[in-house]
Amino acid sequence: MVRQFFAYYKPYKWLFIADFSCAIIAALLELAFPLALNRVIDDLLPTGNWRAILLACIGLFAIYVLSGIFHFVVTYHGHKLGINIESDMRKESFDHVQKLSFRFFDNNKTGHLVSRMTNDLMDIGEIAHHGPEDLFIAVMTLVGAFGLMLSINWQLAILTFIVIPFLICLSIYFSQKMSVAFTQMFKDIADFNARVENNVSGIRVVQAFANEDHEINRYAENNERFRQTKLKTYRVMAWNASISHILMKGVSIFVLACGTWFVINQSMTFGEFMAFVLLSNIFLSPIRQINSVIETYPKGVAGFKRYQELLNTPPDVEDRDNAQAIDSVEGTICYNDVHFAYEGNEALLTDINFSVAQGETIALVGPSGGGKTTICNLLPRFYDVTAGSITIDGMDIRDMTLQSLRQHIGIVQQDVFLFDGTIRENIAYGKLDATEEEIWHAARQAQMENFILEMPDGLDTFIGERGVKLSGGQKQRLSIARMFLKNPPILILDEATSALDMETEAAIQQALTELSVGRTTLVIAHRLATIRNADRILVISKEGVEEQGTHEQLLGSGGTYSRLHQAQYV
Ligand SMILES: Nc1ncnc2c1ncn2[C@@H]1O[C@H](COP(=O)(O)OP(=O)(O)OP(=O)(O)O)[C@@H](O)[C@H]1O
Repeated sequence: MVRQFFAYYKPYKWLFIADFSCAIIAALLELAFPLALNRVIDDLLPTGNWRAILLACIGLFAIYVLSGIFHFVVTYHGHKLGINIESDMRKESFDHVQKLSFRFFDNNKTGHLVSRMTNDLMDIGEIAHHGPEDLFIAVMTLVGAFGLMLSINWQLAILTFIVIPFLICLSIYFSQKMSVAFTQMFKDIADFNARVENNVSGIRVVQAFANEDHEINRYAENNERFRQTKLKTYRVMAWNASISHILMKGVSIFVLACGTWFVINQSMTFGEFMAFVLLSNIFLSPIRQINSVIETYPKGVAGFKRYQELLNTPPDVEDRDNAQAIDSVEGTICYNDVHFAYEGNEALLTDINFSVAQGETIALVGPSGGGKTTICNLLPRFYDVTAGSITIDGMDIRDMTLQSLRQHIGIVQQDVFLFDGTIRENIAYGKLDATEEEIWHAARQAQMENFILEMPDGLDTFIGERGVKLSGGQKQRLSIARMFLKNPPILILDEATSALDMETEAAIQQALTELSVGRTTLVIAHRLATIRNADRILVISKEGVEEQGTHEQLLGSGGTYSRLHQAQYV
């Protein structure tokens, strides 16, 4: 873990060296004051030379101005180093999440992921800045101050040192306890975020069912759990603070008692005693410092561990080493003995065999839950087949790069997802560099030109989160426009027109039919009327492809399709 953490310093090597060097110099300058005080009291004070004392004070002040400059570099540039590393980690986790497959998102809650990518890394910058620096300076200060204390009075120095191992063990013990407590706290925050995210995005359902009280109770449970975890964390912190406080004050009083005894017995001068008191303070400062950041350190470590867990989750759908980027495809699709099972479930698809010629429109029909959507999801490799293969133009889709494969496939899903933004941004999602004219053209093809013209801000109208300000039909038209703009050679239409009124549906069907010309199209439809004109209809059931043929052929055969047809229209 430490090695992985330090790898993030590499791009900022020079910043780290500058920060580290300044921190060391500033720490060394701290040791100057007790030594100067010793000399002033023991050498200059008895001479009564006030001018010399004043000069010594001016010299000391100059040293402190210099030390202040070093402190500035450490505070600003050290934090800059921490922020840069934190920002790199955030970017890396976001980039990684983009590559994770559907299976990962099936099993992880949105709120948990948001929490991992935001909250968990909150203290990492502080650790990146203070971690190595504090550790090194703490050791250096301990050794430096102890050396000077030894040179003043070795007996007292050794007696003072005895308490240090106790304090260090105490810090390590409590730090570990805190790390466990913070890991639990991060989990609780993630649960908390998931609950809030779920509630806010489902608030319309909550209110429609008048289940506000139920939600309030569930939230209260999370809230109480979080409160208890926090209390436990602060209890550990309080124990640590209180025991270390007693031990450190004990050391100071011990130095006071023994030091004055040495002074009275004249084995130590008053100046040496004063210097010793100040040095013993500096000697204890690393422990005090560790205590003051004891919240940040274990929090950062716990956050980094969770961050690593996320980063070490491999995407289960990836490019093969020798995958090729395909510039263009014709669109011949072949499913060869395809088997598929969702994680931990029994096989959903077995021995799926069919092919679609370039430009052909095939429709998948069958009972609900039969696997029609799953079959289509295998084509852009949202999931990988468990056995068998799928080819496009004779090439296994796993031999193509994911990006080039998906560039050639356009999908209009049942459950339209629109981004919070404007109509323009959402249409242009199909082609990020689309011109104004191209956007309007796509909007016209999807029959939404008039609707956009009626909106106060036209294309720049904000549609709200997930397009909440649009009707179901408008949302679907927008998602269809997005696909017109993408203009791929292969189309997957999953109940693409189910939310439209009869008139608009007819118009859209017409547009989609035109779009399908020369493109390979897979249509999933429940209303058989929309797929009457498909070149071929495949009936999908648990047994695989049960029947296939044109509408007329299947009706005539008196099988499952004709039964489905009868159920819908008779
Ligand atoms: N992500 C998933 N993880 C686990 N099981 C899933 C997942 N998605 C779908 N399933 C299951 O797989 C089966 C097939 O689902 P699929 O959506 O492919 O069927 P479908 O034929 O398109 O259904 P419908 O006509 O109702 O849309 C269902 O039993 C469903 O519960």
